[in-house]
Amino acid sequence: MDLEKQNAANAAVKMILQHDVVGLGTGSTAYFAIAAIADLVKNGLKIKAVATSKKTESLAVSMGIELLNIEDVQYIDITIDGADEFNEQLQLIKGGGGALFREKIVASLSKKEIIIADSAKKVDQLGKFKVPIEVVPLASSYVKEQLKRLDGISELRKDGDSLYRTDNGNYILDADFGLFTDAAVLAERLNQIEGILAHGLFINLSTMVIMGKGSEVITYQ
Ligand SMILES: O=C(CO)[C@H](O)[C@H](O)COP(=O)(O)O
Repeated sequence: MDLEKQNAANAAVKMILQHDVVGLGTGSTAYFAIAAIADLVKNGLKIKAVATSKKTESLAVSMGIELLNIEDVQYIDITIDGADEFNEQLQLIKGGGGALFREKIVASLSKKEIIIADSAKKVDQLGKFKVPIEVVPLASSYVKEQLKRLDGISELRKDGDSLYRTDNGNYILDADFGLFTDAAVLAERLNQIEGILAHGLFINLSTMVIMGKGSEVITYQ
């Protein structure tokens, strides 16, 4: 799987142009892209980057990639990020690494949102991977109840013996809706629930998925 991730990452970084503002994703697949971008920077590529998490921020700095504050950025030319599941309509589940809110803002700012993935991430129907939902802590019981009304069984994500906290200090509810046929409808319903900062359904945000499969690379757009 690492070879598939690496191949997808290598194909994606070829799309970066000189002086681009580049969004850097979070996770083990995005890691390969960040490392490849750092190599290009060492060899003369001039870019500025925006990170999708504190973890990616530290990684980028340690690799010598210049970062911009997300609040100072009006647009991003290209973002390369991973996903937990994707389908051929380029709908995604993201947030396995807990960075979904910033990933969504970065994706929304991006002219090109390139998702890189190994072949295990491709599904016909989304929903085997539980949908991560970032909730403001005081709203977590309320949101859990609202999710039940949508046939979603959710659990607060743990970090050892404690509750997991996002970079924004919030909780994550991982919600099992079973396989769903209409991700856009579910995303719209989640958008209506007070207390949810962001959910991991990315609809109409990705412009291309590059998937490694064996030694091949397959592109969906
Ligand atoms: O959404 C994410 C982090 O919040 C990641 O992109 C997603 O979890 C995929 O991670 P990996 O590449 O490690 O499988």
